[in-house]
Amino acid sequence: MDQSQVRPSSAHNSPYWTTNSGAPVWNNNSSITVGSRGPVLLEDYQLIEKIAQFDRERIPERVVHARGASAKGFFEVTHDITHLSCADVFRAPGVQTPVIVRFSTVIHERGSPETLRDPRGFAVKFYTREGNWDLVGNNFPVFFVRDGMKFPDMVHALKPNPKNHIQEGWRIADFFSHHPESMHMFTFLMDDVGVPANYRHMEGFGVHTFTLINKAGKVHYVKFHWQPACGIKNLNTDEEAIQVGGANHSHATQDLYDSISAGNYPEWRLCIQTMDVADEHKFDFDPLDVTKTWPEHLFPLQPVGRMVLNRNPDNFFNENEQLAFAPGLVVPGISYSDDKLLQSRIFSYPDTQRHRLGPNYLMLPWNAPKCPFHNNHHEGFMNFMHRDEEVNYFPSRLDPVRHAQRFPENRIPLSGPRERRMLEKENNFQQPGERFRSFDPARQERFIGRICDVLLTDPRCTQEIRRVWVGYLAQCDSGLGQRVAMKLQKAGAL
Ligand code: HEM
Repeated sequence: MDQSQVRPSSAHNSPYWTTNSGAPVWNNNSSITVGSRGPVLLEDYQLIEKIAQFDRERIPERVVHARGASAKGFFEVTHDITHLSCADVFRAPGVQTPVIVRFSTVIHERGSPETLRDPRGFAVKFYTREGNWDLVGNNFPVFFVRDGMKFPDMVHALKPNPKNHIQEGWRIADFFSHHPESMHMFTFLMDDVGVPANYRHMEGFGVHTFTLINKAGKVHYVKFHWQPACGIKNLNTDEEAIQVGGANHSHATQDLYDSISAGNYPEWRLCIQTMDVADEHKFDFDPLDVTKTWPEHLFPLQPVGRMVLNRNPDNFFNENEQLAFAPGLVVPGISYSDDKLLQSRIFSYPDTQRHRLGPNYLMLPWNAPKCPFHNNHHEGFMNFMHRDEEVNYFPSRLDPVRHAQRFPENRIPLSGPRERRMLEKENNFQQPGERFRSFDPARQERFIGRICDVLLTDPRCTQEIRRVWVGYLAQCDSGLGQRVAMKLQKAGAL
């Protein structure tokens, strides 16, 4: 056997205990002591190695989306979209591609309850024949802010107070009182969908506008939607959430694991909305604005495929903690748009992953591509790749590796002066107003109750902050503004 090809794996376990270097361990119960009562000798390599390894078991948790559950399965194309994209993953109906998926909550720690009001992450890694494509989305179709400059402050406001480590509504109300663009996202977060029943019964969205590029180089804007085959279910009331979370703070992880174990495989339909780039200025919203949805009567959902999750992780650490998703990972035929928030994300994920997992994080088995790959980016901490090339530079007359075949790219010309400014068409209130009016009366009442709870939690949520919020909500829908104002007045808070 060529030892250089043996990857550490349970498949090669010895039938007896050893140290990490393979030396046999004949006693895994007692440390080496002077006599039977101690002290312990520092020369007990086996004891020191065991404790030192344990001391380092935890890696930094994700700075956001720390708590998650993962599963494996496949994506299958059901409808031909080769006229829109030359991506190999979409090459023909019937084609299947392996995937790994990680669902998550966003704000709280790795061990936090899965019943908290929070967006849910919906990250899918497609192991395509042309490299990995990561669609790193959420369960809501829009986002709070539209500029990456705002993201760290936004997360600080949503995370626990740095003084007492408690999430506090006044800090959230204060930060977002400066951001009317977040109202649409709040009509999701403070709606029933703000606490999904579990991960199987929720939608997913790519959220941003991406681009699809066909063989001829034609570019379309695209939005991605995942629709659960088993329908959408939420924990509509606080009481339900408290009951479910109180009984099991990992209920969503357990639900996913148990249903896959029982052969009840969760399935989602992938749909797209597409827009001709030539039409991008024709609407009263900017299609690159991540706080907007595209109306489905103008941009109908087109089915593309289905995703089935039929395998649980074998090891949570390898297939969840060490997973690294990144919106920058695209493949020929699928690309970015100029959405400013997306552009910041392209930098952020690999940057945090180099910090969280080390510079060779893409070599970890579940992050590495399943297709052949090669370049001269090498060495670094924890590099376990066997390489035997002598030419590690480019170009070379001795190395047969050549450029890949050129593929169509987004060649839409760019122009404009350097600027730091907002999108011109902000239109912050129309879509949240329409969404609020689409709720039935009981759902509207629950929504208003949750907004008031945030605005009433603490005296540090000042009259000024409350007035700004009421002003924003009234611009979404005058009745909504009035009803919130009345509740606040009744509580003596306005
Ligand atoms: C500029 C805006 C954003 C920045 C800077 C940002 C940054 C981050 C960072 C640093 C992580 C941790 C990644 C890791 O440790 O592996 C993360 C995770 C994640 N983000 Fe974002 N994010 C942004 C916006 C968004 C948006 C708009 C979405 C939804 C479309 C989103 C969805 C996710 C998901 C699903 C994860 C978890 C991925 C996983 O399961 O490992 N993020 N984000």
